[in-house]
Amino acid sequence: MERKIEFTKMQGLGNDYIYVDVMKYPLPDPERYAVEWSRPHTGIGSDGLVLIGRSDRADFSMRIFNADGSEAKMCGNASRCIGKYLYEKGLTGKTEILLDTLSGVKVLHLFPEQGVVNRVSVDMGVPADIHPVTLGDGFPYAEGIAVSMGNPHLVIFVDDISQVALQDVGPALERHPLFPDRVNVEFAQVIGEGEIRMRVWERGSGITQACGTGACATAVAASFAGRCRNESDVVMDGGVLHIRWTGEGGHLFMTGPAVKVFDGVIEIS
Ligand SMILES: N[C@@H](CCC[C@H](N)C(=O)O)C(=O)O
Repeated sequence: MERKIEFTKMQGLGNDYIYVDVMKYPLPDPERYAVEWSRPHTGIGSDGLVLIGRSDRADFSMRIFNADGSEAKMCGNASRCIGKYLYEKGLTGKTEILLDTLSGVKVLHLFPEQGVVNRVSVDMGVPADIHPVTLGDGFPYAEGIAVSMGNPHLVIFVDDISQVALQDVGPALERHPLFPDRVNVEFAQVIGEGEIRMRVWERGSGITQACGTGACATAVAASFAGRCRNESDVVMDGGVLHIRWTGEGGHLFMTGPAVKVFDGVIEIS
């Protein structure tokens, strides 16, 4: 039997996902739909699929699936878009929303103007597992810094980011043996005090225009390596996120835009 599913496509700095309210439209087998719907020519086209649901410990919940169907524990750009979605669709009137994720409950701070939310700040929790890594033979870069933002990141600082062949090096680094669950890879160049240029190869989705947790990990790695202080603008292909970290063992706040692309309906059988 065919069923119609309403969805909304949203993007945060060009990192685009398909959002489904599973309180209204339960979606069995989301891994399969993440793959099918993310395809650019035969699907809707996106970096993945995001499910918005109920939670017994927060206001709402988020599940995030990459374009290859793998499930991640956290997504920075999607968390901001969910804030906009919930508020503008009238699912909440709150401007501080608790969002349950596989990496814990995050707090979204919305800044509505005349009923529209264009900007959201998220308390991303406490960055963890920050340590330098040696990449070893067979990799064109000698070292990086690992950071967990709930999901795993490998940040590699370079002198000239325009020289990084992301498409070529991304796939091998994503599957580096140091990261058995694979890893999101960020290349970063500090371009001034508090300003970092970053490009990302996302685990499960490949090159994306921006990665929220990746921007957070980059800012943390820059601070850890003494390259920046604790507050930075991370400039990605799709735009800029402002990151403020309260320091080692402390919370990190990510602020940036959330944009609706369109609403749609898709049939599943
Ligand atoms: N784009 C996201 C992160 C999505 C999940 C990631 N690819 C993973 O597998 O961990 C963000 O904005 O944080």
